[in-house]
Amino acid sequence: MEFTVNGPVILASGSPRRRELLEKLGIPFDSMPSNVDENVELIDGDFKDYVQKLAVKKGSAVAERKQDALIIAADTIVVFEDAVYPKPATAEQAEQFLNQFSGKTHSVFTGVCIKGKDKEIVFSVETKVTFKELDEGLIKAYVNSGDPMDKAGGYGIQTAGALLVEKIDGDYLNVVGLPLSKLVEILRREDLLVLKESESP
Ligand SMILES: Cc1cn([C@H]2C[C@H](O)[C@@H](COP(=O)(O)OP(=O)(O)OP(=O)(O)O)O2)c(=O)[nH]c1=O
Repeated sequence: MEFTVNGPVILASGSPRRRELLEKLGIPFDSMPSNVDENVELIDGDFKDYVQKLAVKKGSAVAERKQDALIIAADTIVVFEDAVYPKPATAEQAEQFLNQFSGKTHSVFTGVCIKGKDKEIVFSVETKVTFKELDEGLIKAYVNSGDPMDKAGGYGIQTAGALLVEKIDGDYLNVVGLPLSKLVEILRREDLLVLKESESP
C-alpha cells in the first residue's frame, strides 16, 4: 500500500516511536519536537478531552513555527482508577506504578491533533490493557533496565514491557503512541492522504 500527500508534513514530536509508526505510511515528513509544558486542566474526569488538549497544545506550538504544513501531534497517557499516570519521574515511581497496575486493567488514551491550512481535527482513541499478576522480581528487573522512564505509565508494550501484559482490548499502536489506523482513516476522509492505485498482480 502506498500513499501520497499534498505538501509538507510535520510530525510535531520528539518521540522515536511516533516517527517509526508514521514511517509505515511511506510518505515524506519531518519531525519537530513541540517542547511544550505538558500541563492542561483535567475537567470532570474527562480524559479524552485532557489528551486532546495536550495534542492541540503540541500541534499549535509547531504550527506557529511552520505555516503551510500538515501538522500531526499526539499525546499518550495512562489512566488507572480515575488518575493520570504520566512518565514516571523516578525509578521508584515507575516501580510504584507497575505495582498498582499488577493484575488490573488500565486505559491508554492517545489524543491526536491534525492541523491543516484551514482546518483542525482532533480525536482520541482508548485501548484497555490488562496486566498479569506481577512478581516483585520482574518489576524490579524491568525498572532497572531503564525502559520505563520515557514512557507514560512506566512501561513500553513494544519492548520488554510486553512481558507484563495479559491482554489488550483495542488498537495496539495506540498504546505505542499513535493510533495509526484511525489516523489514516481520518486523513483519507479529509482528502489529506490519498491511497495510490495499485496495479493488479
Ligand atoms: C504506554 C506506553 C507509552 N509509550 C510512550 C509513547 C509516548 O512516546 C510516551 C508518552 O509521552 P508523550 O508525552 O505522549 O510523548 P513524548 O513526550 O514521548 O513525545 P512528544 O511529546 O515529543 O510527541 O509514552 C510507549 O512507547 N509504549 C507504551 O506501551
